[in-house]
Amino acid sequence: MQLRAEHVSKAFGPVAAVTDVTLTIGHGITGLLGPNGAGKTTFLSLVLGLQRPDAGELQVLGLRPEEAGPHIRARLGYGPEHDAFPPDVGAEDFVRHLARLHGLPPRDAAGRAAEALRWTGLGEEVRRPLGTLSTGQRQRVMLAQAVVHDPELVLLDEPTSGLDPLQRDEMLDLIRRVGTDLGRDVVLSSHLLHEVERVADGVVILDEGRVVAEHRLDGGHAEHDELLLEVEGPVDALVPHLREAGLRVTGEGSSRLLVTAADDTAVDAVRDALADCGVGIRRLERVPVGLQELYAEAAG
Ligand SMILES: Nc1ncnc2c1ncn2[C@@H]1O[C@H](COP(=O)(O)OP(=O)(O)OP(=O)(O)O)[C@@H](O)[C@H]1O
Repeated sequence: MQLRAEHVSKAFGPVAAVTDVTLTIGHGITGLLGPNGAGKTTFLSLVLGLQRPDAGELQVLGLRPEEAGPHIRARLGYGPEHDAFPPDVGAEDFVRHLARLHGLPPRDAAGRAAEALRWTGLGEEVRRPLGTLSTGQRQRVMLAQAVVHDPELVLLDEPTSGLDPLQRDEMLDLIRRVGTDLGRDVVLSSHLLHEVERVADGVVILDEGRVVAEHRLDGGHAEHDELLLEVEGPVDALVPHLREAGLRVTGEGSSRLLVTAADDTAVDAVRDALADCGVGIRRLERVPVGLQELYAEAAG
Protein backbone atom coordinates (compact mmCIF):
# COMPACT_ATOMS: atom_id res chain seq x y z
CA MET A 1 0.00 0.00 0.00
CA GLN A 2 1.40 3.40 -1.00
CA LEU A 3 -0.79 5.67 1.03
CA ARG A 4 -3.25 5.36 3.88
CA ALA A 5 -5.35 8.05 5.53
CA GLU A 6 -7.44 7.49 8.62
CA HIS A 7 -9.94 10.12 9.72
CA VAL A 8 -7.76 12.92 8.37
CA SER A 9 -9.08 16.48 8.67
CA LYS A 10 -7.65 19.85 7.77
CA ALA A 11 -9.36 23.25 8.11
CA PHE A 12 -8.20 26.73 7.17
CA GLY A 13 -9.91 28.93 9.73
CA PRO A 14 -13.63 28.36 9.24
CA VAL A 15 -13.14 26.45 5.96
CA ALA A 16 -13.12 22.67 6.37
CA ALA A 17 -10.96 21.70 3.37
CA VAL A 18 -10.58 17.99 4.22
CA THR A 19 -12.96 16.30 6.65
CA ASP A 20 -12.59 12.86 8.22
CA VAL A 21 -10.96 11.33 5.15
CA THR A 22 -10.27 7.61 5.38
CA LEU A 23 -8.84 5.94 2.28
CA THR A 24 -6.13 3.67 0.99
CA ILE A 25 -4.24 4.01 -2.25
CA GLY A 26 -2.39 1.01 -3.62
CA HIS A 27 -0.46 0.31 -6.78
CA GLY A 28 -1.45 1.56 -10.22
CA ILE A 29 -3.08 4.83 -11.20
CA THR A 30 -5.59 6.24 -8.75
CA GLY A 31 -7.84 9.11 -9.66
CA LEU A 32 -8.65 11.68 -6.99
CA LEU A 33 -11.84 12.98 -8.50
CA GLY A 34 -13.92 15.90 -7.31
CA PRO A 35 -15.23 19.30 -8.28
CA ASN A 36 -13.25 22.48 -7.66
CA GLY A 37 -12.85 23.10 -3.94
CA ALA A 38 -13.39 19.42 -3.05
CA GLY A 39 -10.11 19.34 -1.13
CA LYS A 40 -7.88 17.52 -3.63
CA THR A 41 -4.98 19.98 -3.51
CA THR A 42 -5.19 20.21 0.26
CA PHE A 43 -5.10 16.44 0.56
CA LEU A 44 -2.02 16.27 -1.69
CA SER A 45 -0.30 18.93 0.41
CA LEU A 46 -0.91 16.78 3.52
CA VAL A 47 0.53 13.76 1.70
CA LEU A 48 3.62 15.79 0.80
CA GLY A 49 4.01 16.94 4.39
CA LEU A 50 3.67 20.58 3.33
CA GLN A 51 0.67 20.98 5.66
CA ARG A 52 -0.07 19.18 8.90
CA PRO A 53 -3.44 17.54 9.44
CA ASP A 54 -5.51 18.89 12.35
CA ALA A 55 -6.61 15.36 13.15
CA GLY A 56 -6.15 11.82 11.89
CA GLU A 57 -3.29 9.64 10.72
CA LEU A 58 -1.52 9.65 7.39
CA GLN A 59 1.00 7.10 6.18
CA VAL A 60 2.81 7.66 2.91
CA LEU A 61 5.25 4.97 1.72
CA GLY A 62 5.18 3.68 5.27
CA LEU A 63 6.15 7.03 6.83
CA ARG A 64 4.23 9.84 8.56
CA PRO A 65 4.51 13.04 6.50
CA GLU A 66 4.35 15.22 9.61
CA GLU A 67 7.60 13.72 10.85
CA ALA A 68 9.31 12.56 7.69
CA GLY A 69 8.28 15.19 5.12
CA PRO A 70 11.72 15.55 3.45
CA HIS A 71 12.23 11.75 3.30
CA ILE A 72 8.81 11.29 1.75
CA ARG A 73 9.28 14.14 -0.71
CA ALA A 74 12.57 12.58 -1.84
CA ARG A 75 10.63 9.46 -2.83
CA LEU A 76 7.65 11.26 -4.38
CA GLY A 77 7.26 13.07 -7.68
CA TYR A 78 4.94 16.07 -7.64
CA GLY A 79 3.37 18.10 -10.40
CA PRO A 80 1.49 21.03 -8.83
CA GLU A 81 -1.62 22.47 -10.47
CA HIS A 82 0.04 25.76 -11.33
CA ASP A 83 3.64 25.89 -12.42
CA ALA A 84 6.02 28.55 -11.19
CA PHE A 85 8.68 28.02 -13.87
CA PRO A 86 11.41 30.65 -14.11
CA PRO A 87 10.72 32.14 -17.56
CA ASP A 88 14.34 32.67 -18.59
CA VAL A 89 15.67 29.20 -17.78
CA GLY A 90 15.77 26.47 -20.43
CA ALA A 91 13.58 23.40 -19.88
CA GLU A 92 16.49 20.98 -19.74
CA ASP A 93 18.48 23.17 -17.34
CA PHE A 94 15.43 23.48 -15.10
CA VAL A 95 14.69 19.74 -14.94
CA ARG A 96 18.40 19.01 -14.39
CA HIS A 97 18.42 21.52 -11.53
CA LEU A 98 15.44 19.81 -9.88
CA ALA A 99 17.12 16.43 -10.30
CA ARG A 100 20.15 17.87 -8.48
CA LEU A 101 17.86 19.13 -5.69
CA HIS A 102 16.57 15.57 -5.40
CA GLY A 103 20.13 14.49 -4.70
CA LEU A 104 21.27 13.10 -8.06
CA PRO A 105 24.97 13.63 -8.84
CA PRO A 106 25.63 16.21 -11.62
CA ARG A 107 26.26 13.78 -14.46
CA ASP A 108 23.29 11.56 -13.58
CA ALA A 109 21.09 14.63 -13.21
CA ALA A 110 21.97 15.83 -16.72
CA GLY A 111 21.40 12.40 -18.25
CA ARG A 112 18.15 11.79 -16.42
CA ALA A 113 16.79 15.26 -17.27
CA ALA A 114 17.47 14.76 -20.98
CA GLU A 115 15.94 11.28 -20.84
CA ALA A 116 12.82 12.37 -18.95
CA LEU A 117 12.18 15.26 -21.33
CA ARG A 118 12.69 13.06 -24.38
CA TRP A 119 10.29 10.53 -22.86
CA THR A 120 7.58 13.22 -22.69
CA GLY A 121 8.02 13.86 -26.42
CA LEU A 122 9.69 17.26 -26.23
CA GLY A 123 12.29 17.83 -28.94
CA GLU A 124 14.34 20.92 -29.67
CA GLU A 125 12.12 22.89 -27.28
CA VAL A 126 14.11 21.56 -24.34
CA ARG A 127 16.70 24.24 -24.97
CA ARG A 128 14.17 27.08 -25.18
CA PRO A 129 13.49 29.32 -22.18
CA LEU A 130 10.46 28.03 -20.26
CA GLY A 131 8.68 31.35 -20.72
CA THR A 132 8.48 30.75 -24.47
CA LEU A 133 6.84 27.29 -24.25
CA SER A 134 3.17 26.60 -24.95
CA THR A 135 0.88 25.29 -22.20
CA GLY A 136 1.11 21.76 -23.60
CA GLN A 137 4.90 21.90 -23.67
CA ARG A 138 5.01 23.31 -20.14
CA GLN A 139 2.84 20.44 -18.88
CA ARG A 140 5.33 17.99 -20.40
CA VAL A 141 8.14 19.74 -18.55
CA MET A 142 6.00 19.47 -15.41
CA LEU A 143 5.68 15.73 -15.92
CA ALA A 144 9.39 15.34 -16.71
CA GLN A 145 10.43 17.08 -13.47
CA ALA A 146 7.97 14.89 -11.52
CA VAL A 147 9.60 11.65 -12.72
CA VAL A 148 13.24 12.71 -13.21
CA HIS A 149 14.47 11.25 -9.90
CA ASP A 150 12.64 7.95 -10.42
CA PRO A 151 10.14 8.43 -7.56
CA GLU A 152 8.07 5.59 -6.14
CA LEU A 153 4.81 7.49 -6.30
CA VAL A 154 3.91 10.42 -8.56
CA LEU A 155 1.27 12.97 -7.49
CA LEU A 156 -0.19 15.02 -10.33
CA ASP A 157 -2.60 17.85 -9.52
CA GLU A 158 -4.89 18.61 -12.47
CA PRO A 159 -2.13 17.92 -15.02
CA THR A 160 -4.38 18.52 -18.02
CA SER A 161 -5.69 21.93 -17.01
CA GLY A 162 -5.47 24.45 -19.82
CA LEU A 163 -4.90 21.82 -22.52
CA ASP A 164 -6.95 21.44 -25.69
CA PRO A 165 -8.60 18.05 -26.33
CA LEU A 166 -5.72 16.68 -28.42
CA GLN A 167 -3.06 17.77 -25.93
CA ARG A 168 -5.22 16.37 -23.15
CA ASP A 169 -5.30 12.96 -24.84
CA GLU A 170 -1.54 12.99 -25.29
CA MET A 171 -1.00 13.97 -21.67
CA LEU A 172 -3.32 11.18 -20.47
CA ASP A 173 -1.37 8.68 -22.58
CA LEU A 174 1.85 9.87 -20.95
CA ILE A 175 0.31 9.54 -17.49
CA ARG A 176 -0.77 6.00 -18.33
CA ARG A 177 2.81 5.32 -19.43
CA VAL A 178 4.21 6.49 -16.09
CA GLY A 179 2.71 3.19 -14.96
CA THR A 180 3.51 1.02 -17.97
CA ASP A 181 6.92 2.40 -19.10
CA LEU A 182 8.32 3.61 -15.79
CA GLY A 183 6.54 1.15 -13.51
CA ARG A 184 5.50 3.87 -11.08
CA ASP A 185 2.29 4.47 -9.16
CA VAL A 186 0.33 7.64 -9.75
CA VAL A 187 -2.27 9.72 -7.94
CA LEU A 188 -4.05 11.84 -10.52
CA SER A 189 -6.21 14.68 -9.24
CA SER A 190 -8.90 15.80 -11.64
CA HIS A 191 -12.38 17.25 -11.79
CA LEU A 192 -13.04 15.47 -15.10
CA LEU A 193 -14.79 12.15 -14.85
CA HIS A 194 -13.94 10.86 -18.33
CA GLU A 195 -10.29 11.63 -17.80
CA VAL A 196 -10.07 9.55 -14.66
CA GLU A 197 -12.18 6.81 -16.22
CA ARG A 198 -9.79 6.62 -19.15
CA VAL A 199 -6.51 6.15 -17.30
CA ALA A 200 -7.13 5.20 -13.69
CA ASP A 201 -7.27 1.73 -12.16
CA GLY A 202 -9.21 3.06 -9.20
CA VAL A 203 -10.85 6.25 -8.07
CA VAL A 204 -11.55 8.09 -4.85
CA ILE A 205 -14.30 10.68 -5.17
CA LEU A 206 -14.11 13.72 -2.90
CA ASP A 207 -16.80 16.26 -2.37
CA GLU A 208 -16.66 19.16 0.07
CA GLY A 209 -13.62 17.62 1.71
CA ARG A 210 -15.17 14.20 2.28
CA VAL A 211 -14.69 10.86 0.58
CA VAL A 212 -18.04 10.08 -1.00
CA ALA A 213 -17.04 6.95 -2.92
CA GLU A 214 -14.13 4.63 -3.65
CA HIS A 215 -14.26 2.45 -6.69
CA ARG A 216 -12.02 0.15 -8.67
CA LEU A 217 -12.18 0.60 -12.44
CA ASP A 218 -10.07 -2.37 -13.47
CA GLY A 219 -12.64 -5.07 -12.93
CA GLY A 220 -11.47 -5.77 -9.40
CA HIS A 221 -13.64 -5.63 -6.33
CA ALA A 222 -16.08 -2.74 -6.45
CA GLU A 223 -17.95 -1.67 -3.39
CA HIS A 224 -21.01 -0.47 -5.24
CA ASP A 225 -21.45 -3.33 -7.70
CA GLU A 226 -24.84 -4.54 -8.58
CA LEU A 227 -25.50 -8.23 -8.94
CA LEU A 228 -27.70 -9.49 -11.71
CA LEU A 229 -29.62 -12.47 -10.41
CA GLU A 230 -31.74 -14.76 -12.52
CA VAL A 231 -33.67 -17.47 -10.75
CA GLU A 232 -35.73 -20.49 -11.66
CA GLY A 233 -39.36 -19.74 -11.00
CA PRO A 234 -41.02 -17.00 -8.97
CA VAL A 235 -39.05 -14.58 -6.83
CA ASP A 236 -41.84 -13.42 -4.50
CA ALA A 237 -40.59 -15.35 -1.49
CA LEU A 238 -36.99 -14.53 -2.20
CA VAL A 239 -37.18 -10.73 -2.18
CA PRO A 240 -37.98 -10.31 1.53
CA HIS A 241 -35.08 -12.63 2.39
CA LEU A 242 -32.70 -10.51 0.34
CA ARG A 243 -33.96 -7.32 1.95
CA GLU A 244 -33.58 -8.85 5.39
CA ALA A 245 -29.96 -9.54 4.53
CA GLY A 246 -29.54 -5.79 3.96
CA LEU A 247 -29.53 -5.86 0.15
CA ARG A 248 -31.31 -3.40 -2.13
CA VAL A 249 -33.46 -5.19 -4.66
CA THR A 250 -35.15 -4.01 -7.85
CA GLY A 251 -37.01 -5.86 -10.58
CA GLU A 252 -39.65 -7.57 -8.48
CA GLY A 253 -42.26 -9.55 -10.33
CA SER A 254 -39.85 -10.99 -12.88
CA SER A 255 -37.30 -13.76 -12.66
CA ARG A 256 -34.44 -11.23 -13.05
CA LEU A 257 -33.45 -9.11 -10.09
CA LEU A 258 -30.86 -6.41 -9.67
CA VAL A 259 -29.36 -6.68 -6.22
CA THR A 260 -27.22 -3.82 -5.00
CA ALA A 261 -24.29 -5.04 -3.04
CA ALA A 262 -23.16 -2.86 -0.17
CA ASP A 263 -20.05 -4.98 0.31
CA ASP A 264 -18.42 -8.15 -0.94
CA THR A 265 -20.49 -10.42 1.31
CA ALA A 266 -23.49 -9.83 -0.97
CA VAL A 267 -22.84 -12.88 -3.13
CA ASP A 268 -22.86 -15.07 -0.03
CA ALA A 269 -26.02 -13.38 1.24
CA VAL A 270 -27.74 -14.04 -2.09
CA ARG A 271 -26.71 -17.70 -2.03
CA ASP A 272 -27.96 -18.07 1.55
CA ALA A 273 -31.30 -16.49 0.66
CA LEU A 274 -31.67 -18.80 -2.35
CA ALA A 275 -30.93 -21.85 -0.21
CA ASP A 276 -33.38 -20.70 2.50
CA CYS A 277 -36.19 -20.31 -0.05
CA GLY A 278 -35.28 -23.37 -2.09
CA VAL A 279 -35.16 -21.27 -5.26
CA GLY A 280 -32.85 -22.42 -8.05
CA ILE A 281 -30.30 -20.08 -9.53
CA ARG A 282 -29.92 -19.54 -13.25
CA ARG A 283 -27.41 -16.73 -13.32
CA LEU A 284 -25.53 -14.57 -10.80
CA GLU A 285 -23.01 -12.04 -11.97
CA ARG A 286 -21.59 -8.65 -11.13
CA VAL A 287 -22.71 -5.64 -13.11
CA PRO A 288 -20.00 -3.04 -12.57
CA VAL A 289 -21.51 0.38 -12.01
CA GLY A 290 -20.19 2.96 -14.45
CA LEU A 291 -18.23 5.78 -12.94
CA GLN A 292 -20.80 8.16 -14.35
CA GLU A 293 -23.55 6.68 -12.17
CA LEU A 294 -21.24 6.58 -9.18
CA TYR A 295 -20.24 10.23 -9.60
CA ALA A 296 -23.84 11.29 -10.07
CA GLU A 297 -24.83 9.35 -6.96
CA ALA A 298 -21.91 10.83 -5.01
CA ALA A 299 -22.79 14.35 -6.12
CA GLY A 300 -26.23 13.74 -4.67
N1 LIG B 1 -4.42 28.08 2.33
C1 LIG B 1 -5.74 28.14 2.37
N2 LIG B 1 -6.38 29.07 3.12
C2 LIG B 1 -7.73 29.12 3.18
N3 LIG B 1 -8.55 28.28 2.52
C3 LIG B 1 -7.98 27.34 1.75
C4 LIG B 1 -6.56 27.23 1.62
N4 LIG B 1 -6.30 26.18 0.80
C5 LIG B 1 -7.50 25.70 0.41
N5 LIG B 1 -8.51 26.38 0.98
C6 LIG B 1 -9.95 26.11 0.83
O1 LIG B 1 -10.15 24.73 1.07
C7 LIG B 1 -11.12 24.18 0.19
C8 LIG B 1 -10.51 23.05 -0.61
O2 LIG B 1 -9.57 23.58 -1.54
P1 LIG B 1 -8.60 22.72 -2.45
O3 LIG B 1 -7.76 23.66 -3.23
O4 LIG B 1 -7.96 21.71 -1.62
O5 LIG B 1 -9.67 22.02 -3.42
P2 LIG B 1 -9.44 21.33 -4.84
O6 LIG B 1 -10.32 20.16 -4.86
O7 LIG B 1 -7.99 21.13 -5.07
O8 LIG B 1 -10.01 22.41 -5.83
P3 LIG B 1 -9.28 23.12 -7.08
O9 LIG B 1 -9.18 22.08 -8.12
O10 LIG B 1 -10.21 24.23 -7.42
O11 LIG B 1 -7.95 23.57 -6.57
C9 LIG B 1 -11.58 25.37 -0.68
O12 LIG B 1 -12.75 25.88 -0.10
C10 LIG B 1 -10.45 26.35 -0.57
O13 LIG B 1 -10.90 27.66 -0.76
